[in-house]
Amino acid sequence: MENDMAKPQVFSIPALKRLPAYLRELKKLQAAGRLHATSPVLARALRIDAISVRKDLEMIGAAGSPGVGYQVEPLIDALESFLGWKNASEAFLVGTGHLGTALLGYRGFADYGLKIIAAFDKGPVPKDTLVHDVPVFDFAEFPHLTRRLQIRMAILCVPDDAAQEVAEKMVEAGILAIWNFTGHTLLLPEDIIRQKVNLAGDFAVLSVKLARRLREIDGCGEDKQ
Ligand SMILES: NC(=O)c1ccc[n+]([C@@H]2O[C@H](COP(=O)([O-])OP(=O)(O)OC[C@H]3O[C@@H](n4cnc5c(N)ncnc54)[C@H](O)[C@@H]3O)[C@@H](O)[C@H]2O)c1
Repeated sequence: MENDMAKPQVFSIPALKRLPAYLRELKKLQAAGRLHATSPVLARALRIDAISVRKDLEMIGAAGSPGVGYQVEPLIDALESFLGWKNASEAFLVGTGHLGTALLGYRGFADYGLKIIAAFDKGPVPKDTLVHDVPVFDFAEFPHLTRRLQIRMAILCVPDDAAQEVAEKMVEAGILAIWNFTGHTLLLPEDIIRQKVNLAGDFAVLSVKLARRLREIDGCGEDKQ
């Protein structure tokens, strides 16, 4: 007989991506003194339908009461626990150029429970360098600081041609999850968790949609003439 416990749980990626938006909305409601949130209210805020809201929240084990909805505070708690954002995830960032510097200055990561505690760049890095109050070290320091501070997550912001080599060194140092902002697709052992930010890909989708929309508008214009 199959052992259900051994089956990995499968989550919907779009649903996972919506969870931060629920959290943001619930925190707004909490700040406004609201104790409950119904699925239609959350659905309106997220521009989705109420059935999807119920399904998404079921995924994290939350159930609302008929007519009353979800209790705001326990739901925030459940979302933060599910996302692992209750205790800040400490991360290192590598590559303090344009993008890395911008990320280091982004205060919003604190809301995701992400704390970038140090950054690295290729040496030599002058002693006591700070970028947005985050200390910056020579990348040669990365392995021993990763081990000493038991950091498991790293943010990769080096140029594309350095990405593979830097990522391999991250893995050797004990990093288990890499948030890859470079355009390079990393070749790493299967068990290394990686998430690629694809600004170029997202922009391609936007551009193609805009081009289609403009063709539709032009088409309408022609019909009217
Ligand atoms: N994900 C996206 O959609 C997106 C969008 C914009 C930029 N990017 C990517 O982000 C990356 C960084 O872009 P940028 O504009 O900040 O570049 P940048 O040149 O301004 O910064 C790169 C930094 O990495 C450092 N670096 C280079 N080699 C290194 C190494 N071996 N070890 C440690 N540090 C090293 C450099 O000294 C520099 O400070 C690039 O890969 C770029 O393609 C991605």
